Amino acid sequence: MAGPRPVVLSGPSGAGKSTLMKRLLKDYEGVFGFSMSRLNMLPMLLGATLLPVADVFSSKDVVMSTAISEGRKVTCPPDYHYTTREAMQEGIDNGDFIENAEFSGNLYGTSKSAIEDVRAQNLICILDVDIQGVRNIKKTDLDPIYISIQPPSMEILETRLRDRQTETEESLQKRLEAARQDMELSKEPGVFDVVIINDDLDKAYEELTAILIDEIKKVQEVKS
Ligand SMILES: Nc1ncnc2c1ncn2[C@@H]1O[C@H](COP(=O)(O)OP(=O)(O)OP(=O)(O)O)[C@@H](O)[C@H]1O
Repeated sequence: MAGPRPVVLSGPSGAGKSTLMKRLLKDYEGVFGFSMSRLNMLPMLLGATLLPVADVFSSKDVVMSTAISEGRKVTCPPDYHYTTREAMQEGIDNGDFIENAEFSGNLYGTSKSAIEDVRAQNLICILDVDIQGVRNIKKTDLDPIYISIQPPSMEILETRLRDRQTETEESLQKRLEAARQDMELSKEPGVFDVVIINDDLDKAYEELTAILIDEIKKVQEVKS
């Protein structure tokens, strides 16, 4: 398939995936598209009865669009695709989604075709997925580069998560338990192409860009 290979970024919550991604998007504008597979933008859609099929949008300027749901105006990320619940459920049953979740009565998910669309637009699609997402992607022919971002230790991960001040004690403990499992799984041979230990941020970023540089160049060459 033409276009740059997608990139899977996986690893425990707090390992630094978003921090590294933000830097990539800033340094290489117009090169990456990414999937909001962690459903970060969900609150914006909570009022909607519309059902996104695919939650992929590009790193180019994001212009929010609006839709009318039950007589109310709701703000939507622009590149969400919407469908009926029945059609979406059928897609999930057919294995067309690499991730899906139900939240407040709405179904959300990332479809394989949406990832292929990003690739067809000459953008590197970044997929921020958990280990289950990694396993699902392995069953497809999407052929991404699999990268695991890991913290230097559980102690440092806990400190970073506490300092980020985004967690309750309960959610923190859940994330730490999931992190223990993730750290073990990342060591399994053949799961990831590369495991980056995010100790020094600059060094981790250097390692990440070194892995991605061939795909970045591909995008830039087509553009020029
Ligand atoms: N190398 C580093 N050194 C020190 N702090 C770091 C480093 N990398 C990231 N951090 C900090 O650790 C915290 C967690 O990072 P970040 O939010 O990027 O993690 P994440 O993997 O995206 O987590 P989640 O999956 O929950 O979104 C942030 O406050 C970030 O600023």
